[in-house]
Order: sequence, then C-alpha cells, then structure tokens
Amino acid sequence: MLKIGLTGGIGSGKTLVSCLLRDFGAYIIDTDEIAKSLTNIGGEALPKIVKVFGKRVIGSNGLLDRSWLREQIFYDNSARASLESIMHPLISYYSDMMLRQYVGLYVVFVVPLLVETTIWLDKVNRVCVVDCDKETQIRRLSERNLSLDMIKRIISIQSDRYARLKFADDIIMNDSGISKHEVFKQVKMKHNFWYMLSKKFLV
Ligand SMILES: CC(C)(COP(=O)(O)OP(=O)(O)OC[C@H]1O[C@@H](n2cnc3c(N)ncnc32)[C@H](O)[C@@H]1O)[C@@H](O)C(=O)NCCC(=O)NCCS
Ligand SMILES: Nc1ncnc2c1ncn2[C@@H]1O[C@H](COP(=O)(O)OP(=O)(O)OP(=O)(O)O)[C@@H](O)[C@H]1O
Repeated sequence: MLKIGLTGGIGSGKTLVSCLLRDFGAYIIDTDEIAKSLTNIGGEALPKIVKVFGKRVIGSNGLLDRSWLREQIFYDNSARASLESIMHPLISYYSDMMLRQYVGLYVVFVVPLLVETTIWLDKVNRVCVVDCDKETQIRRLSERNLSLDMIKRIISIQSDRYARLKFADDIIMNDSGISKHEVFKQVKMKHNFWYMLSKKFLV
C-alpha cells in the first residue's frame, strides 16, 4: 500500500489538503485528530498528563486546559519533551491501529512534526509538504484563539520552511495569493499521480 506523509507548518493548510484528498478516496490518518481524542475526556493520555503536569492542567469545566498547557510546553523545552514522550508513542500506536483498518486508494498520514521526528520518515513512501510563508501562517492563525506571540513561538519551534522542503518528494504550494480553488487543482494532480503510483504498491 502506498503511504504518503503529509506535513507542513502550523496553519499551512494540511487540513484543507487532507479533506480534499479524503474526498478523492484517500484513507486519512490525522495525528492531530488522534492527539485530540487522546486528550479529550476519557482519553488515554489524560491521566498521564495530569501525573506529569499536575491537576492544574484540567480546567474548571473538567476538560484539558489546552491554553494553559500550550503556555507550559511552548516556552519550556523540557516540558514539551515530557508531553511529547507521553503523546508520540500513543499517537504512533493508534496510527498503526488505524492503518490496519485501511480502506481506500492509498494512505495519507497527516503529521505536523513529520520531519522533526524520525519514526514517520520510516513509515511513509513519500513526503508531501504543504508549503506556506510565515506571514501567511500568522495571518491564517490570527483567526484562532492564539496570541501573536504564541503563534510566532510555535512557528519558531517547528522546522524551518526550507529545512522541511529538503524532505519533500511532492510539494503543494499554499502561500498567500493562492486561492482554495488553486489548492484544489494542485491536490487533484497529486491525487492522480499517487493513485497511479498506488498500483505499484499493492501489498
Ligand atoms: C498542546 C496541545 C494539547 C494543544 O492542543 P490544541 O488542540 O490547542 O492543539 P492542536 O492539537 O490543534 O495542535 C495545533 C498545532 O500545534 C502544533 N503542535 C502541537 N504540538 C506540537 C509540538 N509538540 N511541537 C511543535 N508544534 C506542535 C502543530 O502544528 C499542530 O498542528 C496539543 O497540541 C498536543 O497534544 N501536542 C502534543 C502532541 C504533538 O506533538 N502533536 C503533534 C502531532 S505529532
Ligand atoms: N489557499 C487558502 N485560501 C484561503 N484560506 C486558506 C487557504 N489554505 C488554508 N486556508 C485557511 O487557513 C486556515 C488554516 O488551514 P488548515 O487548518 O488547513 O491548516 P493546518 O496546516 O491544518 O493547521 P494546523 O497545523 O493548525 O492543524 C483554515 O482556516 C483554512 O481554511
């Protein structure tokens, strides 16, 4: 089976691209979605996170206080490493579980930190980067509940645009000035190519 790793910086357009690919028949395994379910009520990661970060990590509504946790991990490398040591093995495990239920033309793993970690590069046949300049990332993310400082901080922690592009077998350009329709056209071309390629990856 053909396995594509789809990556890109925060706010680059991975979700937009993966939704289009899903419509074309790709089987999508989204690591952000897995991370969310692991940290929602009853999620397997939640007790482990409370153990490391304390009860303060749960807000008054009983849910994980994502905003508080972001403040802890994005300004403290060792806190981030602690969270990642809880999350990454679980994300990897549940990605493998989802892979066993594979139905579709080919598989797309959506992984924000694909080039920052080693495990994902070994799991995929090709890396596709959704490429986007920093100013556009900041503009898109400013519509979310994130401060400008936090947005810049997350971007600075992640791999630099050009370092990420070095790993790319395929690129989807999604800078400012590229409309969603233009993204659609690029995604359709990638899909046609990957679908053709998938026939050589039948096992
Ligand atoms: C800190 C958490 C709880 C905040 O939750 P929230 O719902 O606000 O964030 P969300 O899951 O939507 O992530 C948004 C984006 O933040 C970036 N991001 C998340 N974690 C990290 C990280 N450890 N390092 C760098 N960037 C990160 C990614 O670009 C991601 O797409 C969450 O991001 C998380 O669980 N992070 C650790 C797991 C992880 O490393 N995920 C990345 C996928 S492999
Ligand atoms: N070409 C585009 N034109 C207009 N809006 C866009 C374009 N590409 C993405 N967007 C918008 O930008 C925002 C961020 O895109 P998206 O959620 O797909 O990024 P992401 O890489 O999945 O982000 P994250 O890393 O946070 O998960 C969304 O609101 C999306 O609709």
